[in-house]
Amino acid sequence: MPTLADYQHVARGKVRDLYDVDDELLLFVASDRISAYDHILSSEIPDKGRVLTAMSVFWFERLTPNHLVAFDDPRIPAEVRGRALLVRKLQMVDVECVARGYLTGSGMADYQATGAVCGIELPVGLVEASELDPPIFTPASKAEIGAHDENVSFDVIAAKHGEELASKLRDRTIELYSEARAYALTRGLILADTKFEFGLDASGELVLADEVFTPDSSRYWPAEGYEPGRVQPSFDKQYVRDWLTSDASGWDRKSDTPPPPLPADVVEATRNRYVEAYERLTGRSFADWLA
Ligand SMILES: Nc1ncnc(-c2cnn(Cc3cccc(F)c3)c2)c1Cl
Repeated sequence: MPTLADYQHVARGKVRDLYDVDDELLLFVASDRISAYDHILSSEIPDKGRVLTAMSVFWFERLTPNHLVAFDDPRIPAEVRGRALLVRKLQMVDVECVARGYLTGSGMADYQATGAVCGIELPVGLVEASELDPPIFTPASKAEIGAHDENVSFDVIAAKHGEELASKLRDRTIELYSEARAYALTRGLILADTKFEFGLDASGELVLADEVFTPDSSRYWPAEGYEPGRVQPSFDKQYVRDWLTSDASGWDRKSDTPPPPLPADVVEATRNRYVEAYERLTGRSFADWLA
């Protein structure tokens, strides 16, 4: 059985890492790190990496073609088993493929400033968390470390990647999101938006890569209590956000100081929310994940 040290570390994200396994394969590792307010917190959430990996696997089983090769395999080091995926190497398309079914975050900000998002004119009178039906494709260009992705129009993507690939990215992004949004609603979860990354395989086919419909790549809201006109609570991160912005933390979000460590009860409650999201979504017990 190999250890992580046997594989070259080829990319580091805020809460995930990528290792080179061989000519064909990469190891996609989800950490227990959590970020909030653009800071990577010093406190980890036990099992977060395992829950999010189990969620990606649930969706990869349903949405093909994708890059997943294996999740329970002797080439996966024991230290990351359950929170690491063996994936096939693709020629990644350098576009953050975002689908939005609700207006929030940078989409809401762009709408308030211009009445549009990524060049898509929206109806007047929309409010925070308004539903967008049909959902919209709002691509972004990956930002440098520490900056936010920049929302760009479809035409910018078409100019860079060609009309045909841009249209495939848009159509596949909307199709996958629409299917997952409808399914999540039946489980009492609103999938407000999501970010995909795609790659091209040797035959030029578009393949779903990266993580899929995790609470790090998507906004999940509880369906109960949904009400447009106000910022909805994040299903998984709200306890962390509320504590960090409460007097109890002693932290000033506007300062550039790093957030303080989380109290044990906030860590525990957050772990429980990740497990609850997985179990509600999949109908499976998290205890059974790679038991
Ligand atoms: N199947 C693939 N083939 C080729 N490249 C990638 C690839 C490269 N970068 N990323 C983003 C990323 C994923 C995780 C941890 C990071 F640090 C960065 C994904 C993938 Cl998923």
